[in-house]
Amino acid sequence: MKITDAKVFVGGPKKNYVTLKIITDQGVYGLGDATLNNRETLPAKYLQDFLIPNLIGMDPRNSEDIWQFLYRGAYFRGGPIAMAAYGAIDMALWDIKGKLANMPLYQLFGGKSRDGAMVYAHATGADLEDLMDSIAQYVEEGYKAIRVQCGIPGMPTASYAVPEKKGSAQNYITDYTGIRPKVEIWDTDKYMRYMPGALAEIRDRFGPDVHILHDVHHRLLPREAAEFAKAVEPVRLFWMEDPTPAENQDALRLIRQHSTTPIAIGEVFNSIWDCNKLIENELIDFIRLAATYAGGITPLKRIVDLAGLHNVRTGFHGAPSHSPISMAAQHHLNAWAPNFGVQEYLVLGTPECDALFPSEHRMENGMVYVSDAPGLGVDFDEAEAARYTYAPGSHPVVRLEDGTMWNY
Ligand SMILES: O=C(O)[C@@H](O)[C@H](O)[C@H](O)CO
Ligand SMILES: [Mg+2]
Repeated sequence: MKITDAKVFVGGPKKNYVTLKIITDQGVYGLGDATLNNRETLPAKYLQDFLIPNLIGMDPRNSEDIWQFLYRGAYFRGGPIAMAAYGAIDMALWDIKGKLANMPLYQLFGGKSRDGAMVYAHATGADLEDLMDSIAQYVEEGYKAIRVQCGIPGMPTASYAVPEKKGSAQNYITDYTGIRPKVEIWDTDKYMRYMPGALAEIRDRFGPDVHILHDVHHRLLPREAAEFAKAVEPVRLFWMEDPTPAENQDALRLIRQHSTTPIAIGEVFNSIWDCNKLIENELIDFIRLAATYAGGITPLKRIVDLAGLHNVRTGFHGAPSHSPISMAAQHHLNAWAPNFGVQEYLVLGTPECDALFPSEHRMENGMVYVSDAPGLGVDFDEAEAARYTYAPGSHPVVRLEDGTMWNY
């Protein structure tokens, strides 16, 4: 069996999804997602110019050897652009394997450990009152876990991923359009004074059962993060996410020494080498890589297995930048993983997205139910894809009030 061709598409409804289609001499094809949010053309170019010409003629069933060839064979290893490109190839090869076996991928991993996988929604608000309304809506829709973010009184602009205007919270997505990033202003002192109390009010209002998550988005220094984690212990958060930028892994040890608040990290990690020590030293509680940025199913499954040895549960990234293809890869891992925790979920459900990526995966009452179709269980409509073109975007940047650059 041989790979005869592969094609890359860039575009989609409100997102520049990078979709790889690998074609074989036996009529079976596989799909992969290489979407690197706001830098989408880079993995696409790497695929087109270097990787696809190498794939032609290879046996697609040897997904392990192909992954090793890509990763080790690059000489300059890893990084988000390369790993997203390898991720798309690896997903597509698993898709082909599943179709050849006539089994959904979760069966190849070891079958189902659960029927539905819990997801979390994003509730946001220009202020706390606005956020409360947004949470109430998600609770009503049946979500069991909700990430909560709100504007901070006195903060010069809306803080991370929070709408400026009241009432625009539902389905709010940060505006990334344009090459030049928008600038947000951050004030740690105001955040530290306000947010723990706001989280306590949310717990009081919604009771003990709803899982409350909060994303600090790399904004705090290690000592501040430890203080925050300690202060919110009575709230019993499901997790505190990205408390500090994880280049400094010792920060996670400092936080652990001071608090029992569960810590989630990893949405910007690319490999097992970014998190193996955090996992082995049991400094974190949830690992958040994505099937794209982690380089596909092959390496992500290894991370999940390592995490399982150390009581670290999964909480895969699921921002709207992930196409239904990588989300499907994660749905299959989530159905199988004995150490599944939760799945971030924002992407599916629009008619345009469903038309471009038809599938039987479904979300109901805050749970995802994985499709039983062979392989990934997602298709790609090339005629639909022709409607979309690439539009550049950029993550916002953050500055302190005096202009100093900070961490987004
Ligand atoms: O946890 C999340 O979903 C966010 O941190 C997003 O991934 C971030 O804004 C980049 O798009
Ligand atoms: Mg995050």
